[in-house]
Parts: sequence; structure tokens; C-alpha cells
Amino acid sequence: MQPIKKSFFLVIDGIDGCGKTTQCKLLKEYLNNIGLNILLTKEPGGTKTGTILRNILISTDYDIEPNTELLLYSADRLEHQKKIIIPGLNSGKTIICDRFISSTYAYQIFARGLEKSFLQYLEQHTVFKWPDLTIIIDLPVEIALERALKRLKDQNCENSEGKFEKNGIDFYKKVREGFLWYSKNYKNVKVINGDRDIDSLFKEIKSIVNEKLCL
Ligand SMILES: Nc1ncnc2c1ncn2[C@@H]1O[C@H](COP(=O)(O)OP(=O)(O)O)[C@@H](O)[C@H]1O
Ligand SMILES: Cc1cn([C@H]2C[C@H](O)[C@@H](COP(=O)(O)OP(=O)(O)O)O2)c(=O)[nH]c1=O
Repeated sequence: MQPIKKSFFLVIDGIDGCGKTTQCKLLKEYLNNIGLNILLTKEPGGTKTGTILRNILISTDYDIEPNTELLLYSADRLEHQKKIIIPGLNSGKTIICDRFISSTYAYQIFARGLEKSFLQYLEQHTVFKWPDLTIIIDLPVEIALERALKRLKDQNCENSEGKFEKNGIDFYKKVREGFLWYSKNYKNVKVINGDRDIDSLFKEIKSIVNEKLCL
């Protein structure tokens, strides 16, 4: 059977540990099963160049200037849009993207305190296709970080815990605030409550996506 063509750009975003990766995978499986051609991707790191940028960005070995970090996330996005997202949409794929520019507003602008106008300038040169829908999974920072730490333990990556300790809880509170700001200032954004179990969260995401995709 030929896959159904539904060119659609969907983003799932939110603070570390909110459950994005889990929900992206569930959604991919569900939409694949009903015959859509799904491309699951992520930022940073959705391209060959982006993988190198991601390794630099998430490593704690480099002491990167905050504005350099902002430029690297933007470079990753430019590559991702040109090489993956736009060609994927042009060939009729439904794109599910784990994080997008909403994360840059939340982390670099709100939490790191960089100039909003700088990102507003950069987005004009890096975002050629805006998401048809961004779902932001919102929940108290303490719960999200507990989940993120649990995942690191499950994956035996406890030495990566440093990121959360280095940034501190107030940083993540600002990240949360940044996502809520983004939801009020950009189009096609839906905020959902992430403080519940995986299945009931997925049920709501599925119903939002079904409605948007007219399924
Ligand atoms: N709704 C949920 N309730 C409890 N635990 C969850 C929920 N969603 C995900 N988890 C668990 O929390 C951890 C982080 O989830 P993950 O999907 O990797 O988050 P993210 O990609 O947003 O950082 C994983 O161990 C995952 O199994
Ligand atoms: C896309 C993006 C990610 N990030 C950060 C958030 C994450 O801490 C980190 C890696 O993202 P990710 O792999 O999604 O982390 P997690 O699974 O823990 O949620 O990149 C930014 O700071 N700005 C951005 O624009």
C-alpha cells in the first residue's frame, strides 16, 4: 500500500524530561500504522553537520559563549530546514520534530538572558518553514528534572547530571516561562499539561493531531 501523503510540520517541545522523546516515538508509531509517511527528526542534530554541532553543544567540555551557543543552534536549524524539513515536506512527508525554535526562545533568550531581537533577526534567515503545529508539554520543573535524571540513571549516564546541577533550578524555571511566552506570541502553538501518565498524555496529543490532520 502506498503511504498517505500529508505534508505537515509538527513540533513537540518542552523542558528536559517533560516526555517529548517518549511522545514523539508513540506518535510516529501511531501515524505510521494509519498509513502516513512519517519522518521523525530532532534539534539539535537532525543532519550530518548538525550531529557535529550537537556534540559540541551538549558536551560540558567546552565553555561556549552564550551568543556562540545561540549561533550554533541557529546554524543547526538552517541546515535542518534546508536538508531535511523542506525536502521532506515537499515529498509529502509528515515531519515530527523533537524541539525547534521554541527551545531557543526558552533556553537562550529567557534562561540565558540573550537579546530577543538578535534571535528575531536570525529566525528570518534560518526558519523558512514554520511549524503547522507546536505542542509544548508543560509541567513543574522539579518533576521534569526528576524524570530527566531518572532517564540518565537508566541509561547509565549519571556523569551527564552535571548539566542540570550547573544550570540550577532557577534556570529551568525561566526555560518554562520562555515556552509559555512563546505559546502566547507565536502561531499554531498548543500547551498541554505534562504532569500525568504517558498514556493519558498521548491520548490528548493524539486527539489534537487527529483534529489538525483531519484524520
Ligand atoms: N508522562 C510521564 N510520566 C512519567 N515518566 C515519564 C513520562 N513521560 C516520560 N517519562 C519518563 O521520563 C524520562 C524522560 O522522558 P523523555 O521522553 O526522554 O523526555 P524528554 O525527551 O522530554 O527529555 C524517561 O525515563 C521516560 O520513560
Ligand atoms: C533546540 C535547542 C536545544 N537546546 C538544549 C536543550 C537541551 O538541554 C539540549 C539537548 O536537547 P535534547 O536532546 O532534546 O535533550 P533532552 O532529551 O534532555 O530534552 O539542547 C537549547 O538550549 N536551545 C535550542 O535551541
